[in-house]
Amino acid sequence: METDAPLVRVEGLGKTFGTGEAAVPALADVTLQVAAGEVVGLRGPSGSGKSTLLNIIACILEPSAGRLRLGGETVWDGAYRVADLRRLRRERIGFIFQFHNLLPFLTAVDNVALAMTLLGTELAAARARARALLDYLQVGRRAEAMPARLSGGEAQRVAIARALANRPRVILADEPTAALDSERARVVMDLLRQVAQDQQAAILVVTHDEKIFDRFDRMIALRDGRIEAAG
Ligand SMILES: Nc1ncnc2c1ncn2[C@@H]1O[C@H](COP(=O)(O)OP(=O)(O)OP(=O)(O)O)[C@@H](O)[C@H]1O
Repeated sequence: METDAPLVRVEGLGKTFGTGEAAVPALADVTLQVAAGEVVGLRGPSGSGKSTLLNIIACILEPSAGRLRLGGETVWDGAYRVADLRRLRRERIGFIFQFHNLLPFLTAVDNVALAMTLLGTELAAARARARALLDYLQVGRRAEAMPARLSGGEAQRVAIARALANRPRVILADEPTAALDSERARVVMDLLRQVAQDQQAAILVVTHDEKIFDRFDRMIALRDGRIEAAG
């Protein structure tokens, strides 16, 4: 692995859903990269391929063409080149959804700890780190709360703590501020910027949310599955 390679690199990526008459092209010839410490926004009209691209980078969805490299390692070029995809996802990628997707029957701290125990961390150590992460995200005092008792902004910060649990270098977020008001959206974005700096992570955020456009180092726009403008 090259150590100075961008953490995310996508080359000539394509994705078509279905085949023959029913084929739906979703992405064509998408090339982009995100470096350590960078927070990049991905925008575009509905159906332009944003979620498809994010899911491909997260190794949740298989591409149809091109190449995906993470941290200099080829992950997909015609086929997956990684033996254990589930492990790669859990160890190297943090995913933040539009709605927090916390497990309703676990407390905030245990939602975060679970991500670590699934990878073999002992429960006490996982809980200790989960508490530290909740403090870092300024929701430490809500550690023992059940998700239903959290406000939207608190729940989203717990979800970010969960995404950070295993210290992933690549963090992907699909409209993380869509359910938040402007002030809370800015708090969440500022926390993500801090994470990018502190952990030297590469962060890619799908967003329609114009009130946070100024929080990105750069925006990439998609239209009809192609990159329209970068800058
Ligand atoms: N599982 C699927 N099967 C068939 N077509 C799909 C599937 N998922 C997405 N598509 C199509 O791929 C294209 C891109 O969809 P995608 O969800 O990536 O867009 P998006 O930019 O994220 O949209 P939105 O902003 O509405 O979430 C659309 O034409 C969509 O209908």
